[in-house]
Amino acid sequence: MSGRLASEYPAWKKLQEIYNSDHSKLVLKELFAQDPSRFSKFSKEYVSPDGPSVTFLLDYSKNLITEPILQTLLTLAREAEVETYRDKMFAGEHINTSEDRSVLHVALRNFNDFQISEAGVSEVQGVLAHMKEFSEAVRSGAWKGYTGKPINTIVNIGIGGSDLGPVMVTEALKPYAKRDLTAHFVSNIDGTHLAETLLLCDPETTLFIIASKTFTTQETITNATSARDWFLATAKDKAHVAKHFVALSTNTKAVTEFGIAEANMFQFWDWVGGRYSLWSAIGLSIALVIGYNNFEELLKGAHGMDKHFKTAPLEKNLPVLLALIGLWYNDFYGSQTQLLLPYDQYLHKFADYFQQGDMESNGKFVTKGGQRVDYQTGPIIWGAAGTNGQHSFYQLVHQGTKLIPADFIAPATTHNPIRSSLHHRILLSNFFAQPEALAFGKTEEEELGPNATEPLVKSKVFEGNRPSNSIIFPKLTPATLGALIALYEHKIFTQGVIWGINSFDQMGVELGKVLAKNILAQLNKPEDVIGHDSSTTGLIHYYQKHRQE
Ligand SMILES: O=P(O)(O)OC[C@H]1O[C@@H](O)[C@@H](O)[C@@H](O)[C@@H]1O
Repeated sequence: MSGRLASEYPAWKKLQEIYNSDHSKLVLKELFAQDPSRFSKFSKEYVSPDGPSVTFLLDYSKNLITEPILQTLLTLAREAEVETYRDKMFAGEHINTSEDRSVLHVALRNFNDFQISEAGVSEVQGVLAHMKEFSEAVRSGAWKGYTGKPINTIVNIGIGGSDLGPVMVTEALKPYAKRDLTAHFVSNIDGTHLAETLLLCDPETTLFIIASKTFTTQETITNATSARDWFLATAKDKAHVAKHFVALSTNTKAVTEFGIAEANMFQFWDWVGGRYSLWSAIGLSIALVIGYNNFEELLKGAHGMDKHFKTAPLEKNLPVLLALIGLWYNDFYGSQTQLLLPYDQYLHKFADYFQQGDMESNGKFVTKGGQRVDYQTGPIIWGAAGTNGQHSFYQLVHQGTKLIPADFIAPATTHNPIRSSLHHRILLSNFFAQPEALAFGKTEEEELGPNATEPLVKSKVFEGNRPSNSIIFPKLTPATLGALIALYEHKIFTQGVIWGINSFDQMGVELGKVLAKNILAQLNKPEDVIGHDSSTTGLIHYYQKHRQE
C-alpha cells in the first residue's frame, strides 16, 4: 500500500543485498564486453499510440544495472502497487491525501480515452475553446487595445508553476512562435523584474496575463497591481483594464475583486497542481505565442505518453524504467543529484522547469502515513543545455568524487540547419561522446606516453563507470515536447508512489511565506523587530541602518 515505508518491501531489502555484494562488480566496460546485445536489451523506442506522430529512443544501457537488478526493481514497483496507484490517479481518486484532492493533469489533455468523473473535468473542453477563441483573436489582431491598436506584447505575471511551464515551453517551441508577438514573463517580487520588463512595453499594445491558481500569491498579486497602476497611469480609465488584463485562476472571487471581469478569466480546478498546470489555462501564454493548434499538439503528445504509462507493462513502461533506474542510484548508491542535459538550445529551461516539477513533488521526508522515511527521497535536479555545461561543471561529473546520474536529451534534426547542419553535427558528436566518456573513461595505460610523469598521468585518468540515459528523437515538435514532459511527470509519480510520499502537496513552501509576512510588518522601525534569533535580528537592523527609500 502506498504510504508504507519503501524500505519495508522485500524487494527493497533484496536490492540492498545486491548492492552490498555486487556493486563493485558492476563495471560498464565489462558489462558491455560480456554482452554484445546489451544495447538492444536495455533500450526502447517509444512510438505514440495514436494522435500526432512522436517517436524517441530511450537508451538506458549505460546504467549500472543487470537483468536481475532490473527485475528486482520492477518487483519493487509491483510491491509498492505502482499500477494500482497509477489507475487511481487516472480514475480521479483523491491520491493527494493531505489536501483531499484528485490529481488530474491527465484530464487536461484527455482526448476521450479515459473516463474520469470529477467535478470540473467536463468543463475542460469549454476552457480550451475559450483559449482558442481568445488566442486567435489576439494573434489575428481582431482583439484591440484601448486605443484601437492590436496587441504586440504579452506579459505573463505568475510564479512557480504559473511561470516555469509557460517559460520553458515558449522557449522550447520558439520555431513555432509568432515572431511579431513578444512574450515576457515576470515572476520575481524584486521590482527590478517588472520595471525592466515594463521598459519594453507600450500600454496601448500590451496584454497582461495574471496567472495564479490561488490568486493570493504575494509576488503575483503585487506585480499584477503594480502593472495595473503602470497601465492606468497612461490609460486613465479603469474600464480599459478589460482590454489589457486577463486572469488564469481557480479563484473567481479574487479575480473579480482585482478588477478583471469573469469573461476575461480562464478557469481551472483544484485538481491541477501548480507544477502540472501548463496544460491548463496556465498555458494561455503558450497558445498565444505558438498558436492554439500547436498548443493542442503539445497536449496530444502528452496524452500519447499518458496512454503508454497507463497501459504498457511495467517492464516496457518508459517512465517506470526511468524512475526505477533513478531510484537505484538515489537510494542505494547514495547519489544526491540528477542531471538533465538537453543538447538543444531551445530546451535551455528544461532543467529549471523540472527543478520545481521534481523537487517540489518529491522533496518530502514524511510518508503519506506520517512516518519519517529512513531512505532518500527526491533528488536534486540540475542541468544546462548543450555543450555549455561541458565547459563548466562536467569536470566534476567526469573526475569528481560524486556519482551523478545524467539524462542526455537531443533531437536528430535541428530547426536551424546553418552551414548544412554543421553546428548540429558538432553538437550531436558531443551528445554521443559525453555519455561514452562517462561510461568508459580512460585508463592510466592509455595515458602513458614517453614523457609521462606519475601525478600527471593520474590526473588524466577518467575512471568511467558513470551512468547515464540517452534520449534521442527526430525533431523537437510540440507533440514531442508534450510527450517528453509527460515522461518525466510520470517518472516523478512512480518514484513518489514507491517512496510512499505525497508528490502532490507542497507544505514545505509555507513556513518561509508566514515568516516573511511577519517580518514585513516589522521592517519600519528597529524597535518593532521582535521575536527573532540574534542573527535574524542583526541582519534586519543592518538593513534598517543602511537602506535608502
Ligand atoms: O499559481 P499560484 O497559486 O500563484 O502559486 C504559485 C506557486 O506557489 C508556490 O508557493 C508553490 O505552491 C507552487 O506550487 C505554485 O506553483
